[in-house]
Amino acid sequence: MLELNGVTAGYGAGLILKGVDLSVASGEIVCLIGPNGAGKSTVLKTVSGLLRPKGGSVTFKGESIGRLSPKERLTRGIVHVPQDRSLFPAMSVWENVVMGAFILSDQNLVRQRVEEVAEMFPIVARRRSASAGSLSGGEQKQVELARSLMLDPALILLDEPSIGLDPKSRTSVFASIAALAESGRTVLLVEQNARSGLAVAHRAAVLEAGVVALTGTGEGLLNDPEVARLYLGASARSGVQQSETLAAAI
Ligand SMILES: Nc1ncnc2c1ncn2[C@@H]1O[C@H](COP(=O)(O)OP(=O)(O)OP(=O)(O)O)[C@@H](O)[C@H]1O
Repeated sequence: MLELNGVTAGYGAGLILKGVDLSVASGEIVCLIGPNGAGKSTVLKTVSGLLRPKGGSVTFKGESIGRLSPKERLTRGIVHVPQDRSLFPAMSVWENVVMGAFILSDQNLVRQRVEEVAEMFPIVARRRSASAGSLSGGEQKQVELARSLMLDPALILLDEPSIGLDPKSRTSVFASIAALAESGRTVLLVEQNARSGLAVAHRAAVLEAGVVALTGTGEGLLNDPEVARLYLGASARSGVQQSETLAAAI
């Protein structure tokens, strides 16, 4: 579905991405991990169009999209959920979710979508009239995820969805990410909480200094001693211990 080949990008004269190769197949959750400043968020920006690549190619469903605007990419089914809180705090939960369909003119379709989204994210109906700013961080993240579905996207780019959340909210967010994939979406996830990110991912990649240094299955990287040492804060486990790690991480 998504293919990055030799992508270079940066914010000024220098390059942050120095030739990123990455592929994401339809229906997959792919998690990008790596040290601070490696360029993980920058990869997402080159896919959603917030940043134009300087070189290489970004291909989505066979079409080269590297020069398209963010809106053009949105209409093709790519939605970006940024790291920072992005709800309009004074607006209601329901209004925030409806805002996710701002490019749709068919109001019947918008109503139908918001009802569907509220079924998947019950908080949208339960707290529909509450101002978004009055929700906890975890609840706001659920509403952001709900809003991201309003255009029925094929590919959801999630930038550190668990950042700043307590363990219970983190668990809910990762369960929602798994549910997104089960509902047929494709997810490219950036996650500092590498253990949980890898546990929920079908495949994963380690980004170091602007290049993909390692790829594998989520489970494979969770069990990789070097990844464990650098990113999981513990040694790799095996056998029964590994299964326990996966269960605990989710
Ligand atoms: N808008 C910007 N203008 C200039 N430099 C930027 C901008 N955004 C990011 N950078 C720089 O690009 C580099 C990579 O940033 P990026 O956010 O992609 O890394 P990251 O791997 O997602 O890091 P983290 O895990 O800390 O979020 C950093 O050195 C950062 O300071």
